[in-house]
Amino acid sequence: MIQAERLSCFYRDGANLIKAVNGIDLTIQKGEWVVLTGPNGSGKSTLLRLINGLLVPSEGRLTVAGMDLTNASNREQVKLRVQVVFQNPDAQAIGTTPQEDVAFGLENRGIDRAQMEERIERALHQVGLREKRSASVSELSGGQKQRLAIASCLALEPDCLLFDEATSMLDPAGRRDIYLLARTLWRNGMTVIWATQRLDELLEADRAVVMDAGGIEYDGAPRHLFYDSDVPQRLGWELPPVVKIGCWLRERGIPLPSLPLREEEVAGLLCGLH
Ligand SMILES: Nc1ncnc2c1ncn2[C@@H]1O[C@H](COP(=O)(O)OP(=O)(O)OP(=O)(O)O)[C@@H](O)[C@H]1O
Repeated sequence: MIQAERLSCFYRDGANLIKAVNGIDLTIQKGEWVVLTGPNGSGKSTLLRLINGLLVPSEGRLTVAGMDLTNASNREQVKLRVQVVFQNPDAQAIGTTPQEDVAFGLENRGIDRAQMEERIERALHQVGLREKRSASVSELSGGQKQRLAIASCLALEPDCLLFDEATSMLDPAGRRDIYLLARTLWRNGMTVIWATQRLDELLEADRAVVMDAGGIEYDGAPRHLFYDSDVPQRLGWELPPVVKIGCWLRERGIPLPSLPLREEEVAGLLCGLH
């Protein structure tokens, strides 16, 4: 569904050319859950903004659902089909109430009144905010504001959601809540790119894409990333505790059916060791 070939995006800063995304190849299939990570400034946000048509490729090719994003009218269509949830819960709401906020995006797209009502109702229900539809946005918690941002995206009926470190400003409960909501949307058929700095969120994914300095350093299974590649060391990652335990067991030659990524796998191993 998303295909990048030798894709680049450059920013000009005075005399400097910043190669924010530099010649990457990437294919993401419809219905995938892909975790995107990498250090600050590695190009994650730029890549997401390219994929949803907010930025124009400087070089290379990018297609979304077969539409070439170097073409301006295709970018307008893709902006509807691919929606982004940004980092800051306070910077995304425009309306004073949740229903007004969701309505705003629909009005902008010329959706008629009857359909609008239906979509607002459905989107707020999907994120569990139906009871809050007339509340003041300023009274919502950070997590509820992110739910509202998701509802505004869902009302536009996208088939792909991009989360750009969407939980980094939330408390642990809010973070987990939004993460689980995103997982539910994905299980129901949404294509999701989940950009995060949290390594524990990589452990639950089937596919991890790691960016560094505008390039893709790794694209594949998290198990291989943590146990068999030199990426964690090169990027100076503190390994998640589960992986440290796996490494420790492996170094001591303890036979393992598979190297653990989740707590329950470690628990299973410990039971097997008795
Ligand atoms: N509008 C801009 N103008 C000039 N340079 C920019 C602009 N936006 C981003 N950059 C630069 O492009 C590079 C990639 O930035 P980008 O925000 O895509 O990375 P990121 O991985 O999302 O970082 P972070 O994790 O900090 O959000 C960085 O060097 C950044 O300073």
